[in-house]
Amino acid sequence: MEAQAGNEGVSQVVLEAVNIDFSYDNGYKVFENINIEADSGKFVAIIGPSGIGKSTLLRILGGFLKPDRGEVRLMGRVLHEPTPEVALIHQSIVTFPWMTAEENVMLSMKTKNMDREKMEEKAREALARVGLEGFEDLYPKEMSGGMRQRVAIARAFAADPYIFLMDEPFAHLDELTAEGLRQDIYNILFSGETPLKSVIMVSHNLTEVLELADVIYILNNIPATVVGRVDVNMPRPRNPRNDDFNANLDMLYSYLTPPRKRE
Ligand SMILES: Nc1ncnc2c1ncn2[C@@H]1O[C@H](COP(=O)(O)OP(=O)(O)OP(=O)(O)O)[C@@H](O)[C@H]1O
Repeated sequence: MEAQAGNEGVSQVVLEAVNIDFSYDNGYKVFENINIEADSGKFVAIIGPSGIGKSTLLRILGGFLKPDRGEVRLMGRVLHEPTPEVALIHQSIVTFPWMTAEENVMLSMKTKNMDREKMEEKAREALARVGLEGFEDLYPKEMSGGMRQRVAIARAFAADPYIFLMDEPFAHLDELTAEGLRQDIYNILFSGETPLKSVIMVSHNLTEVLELADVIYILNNIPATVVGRVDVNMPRPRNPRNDDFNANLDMLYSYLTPPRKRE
């Protein structure tokens, strides 16, 4: 399916979870009736207490786990299996130490039947997009953690996905590096120069979530469901030191009570 250019301003659902129930094979029921929607142009965050099922939900949204009930739809089509149109970016920064930045990015195009020259060109483009122009030939050991995470993001971009699913993308970075990448990431993701339409991020860090998200879904209880949805309308860039920001932060904390087992 082609990206629909010229659709700005028209809200379009990119990825949605509809009435999802899910249990692991050991019988542990993680979700009951989860409904989540990621619209075009929106940065969506999912928060919830530790162990509530955030990573599990991302794996369901990516087609890696099959729900017991309900379905995931990508641009209106039911998603039955992983597809390059949905890119999952893990919290542990995955780069291969024996490959340069460019070769690491080219990995995501290997299945696309593209000639090597075209792959190299696309890889360089993707690296430039994340601020790594001129660093194409570096090996991971020659890069900082922030640079490696940028390589992982460039690799995801190079597959031309419609949506990124990011699992704690800043978790393994020191705070200064994370702050730098956070400040860049919204503009990188929504530059409008790629087919990328939306992002869903899982994070423990509520300040980070409020800095980035347009929409926040809160999961809680066992089995988990969506206990709240918050639309964040603060202008960008957002300043964690201002009063409005702190009022929103307090409201988010109030949702994160210890999970209760449902009847
Ligand atoms: N393969 C598995 N088999 C059985 N149970 C699992 C499996 N993977 C995860 N779980 C359980 O499912 C629940 C949800 O796990 P998940 O990792 O999705 O939570 P999370 O909200 O991402 O956690 P955290 O915030 O600590 O990263 C947890 O209780 C976990 O122990």
